[in-house]
Amino acid sequence: MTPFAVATALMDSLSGRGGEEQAGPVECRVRVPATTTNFGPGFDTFGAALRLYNWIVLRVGGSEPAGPPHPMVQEAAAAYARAAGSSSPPFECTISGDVPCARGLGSSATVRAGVLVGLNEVRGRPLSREQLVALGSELEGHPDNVAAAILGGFTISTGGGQTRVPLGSRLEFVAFVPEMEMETKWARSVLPQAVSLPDAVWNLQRAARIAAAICLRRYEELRGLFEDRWHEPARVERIPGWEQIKKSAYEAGALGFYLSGAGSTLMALADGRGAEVAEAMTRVASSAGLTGSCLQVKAENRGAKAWVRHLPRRVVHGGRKHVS
Ligand SMILES: Nc1ncnc2c1ncn2[C@@H]1O[C@H](COP(=O)(O)OP(=O)(O)OP(=O)(O)O)[C@@H](O)[C@H]1O
Ligand SMILES: N[C@@H](CCO)C(=O)O
Repeated sequence: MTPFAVATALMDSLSGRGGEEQAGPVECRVRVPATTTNFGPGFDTFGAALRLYNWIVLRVGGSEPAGPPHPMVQEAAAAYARAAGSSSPPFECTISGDVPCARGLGSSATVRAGVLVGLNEVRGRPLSREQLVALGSELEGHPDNVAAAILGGFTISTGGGQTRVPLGSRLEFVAFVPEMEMETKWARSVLPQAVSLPDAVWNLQRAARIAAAICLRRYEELRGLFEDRWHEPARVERIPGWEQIKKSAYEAGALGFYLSGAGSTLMALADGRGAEVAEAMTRVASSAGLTGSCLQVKAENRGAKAWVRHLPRRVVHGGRKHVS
């Protein structure tokens, strides 16, 4: 059954049309990738999706949900309903997966993107992916994570739109994920509210070259472009061993090194030397007293992906309806 047919059947079911042919509940499973953002000087602009996922599962039209969904889920559903022009039927939502929370890998974006993509899928896709990115960006307060999570690949976002390019399979992301959490709310509260002209020019020049090198797949030109003068200095004060870990990653052959999103993950980019970079970062983090674990992961070019399943439908026996 196509998503549109599922949606039509679901709406018939919810409106009581369809008699004995009524559809049962619908389950939509959405796989949403983790995201790494900023890439040093590209604050709130650059994002990339990673092959590390959360699963957001929506069950629409079944029995009454056991309790209210997570506030982030409720907010996303309300925003979707406003944009799509009708209220959502009650649904249950479960969140699971491998994306760690409050580590700068876009966990909150996976939840918001998953709800938006899932509800849209169940409704027969009345909104475009770009409209979903715009909605998710409003909910997040910045567009970089949600654009990459929904569209996949490398994204350059302005809030009003984004440019997306696929990433090559030879590029590796080496993430040292500390046990220590860093909440985005805190990490944004310590940002300087003004930057000097030389620092603005410094970041702009490097961000433009990073975008060009990635779009042209000239990854070797990324070396030396990741030094940020806007957001990292205030944030990394909380990360023991930051400078030493960065130095060790570059010495092991990293192309770039930056604070992923709002932290706390320290991210290196590598092209064929990921294992050496991971080993160096882990060793130096340990001697600096930063506990955590290291992941080597490739980019995900596909973005959020949804599967809709029609659960056993209602059966009418002697005028009484049962939901299996
Ligand atoms: N998977 C999740 N399930 C439930 N709540 C979540 C989940 N992910 C994030 N949250 C909620 O969102 C809050 C904010 O997440 P936050 O933005 O700090 O982390 P993040 O999205 O992992 O990091 P970043 O945005 O820097 O990539 C968390 O403290 C938590 O309340
Ligand atoms: N660009 C955002 C990502 C965090 O979610 C920040 O650095 O605050």
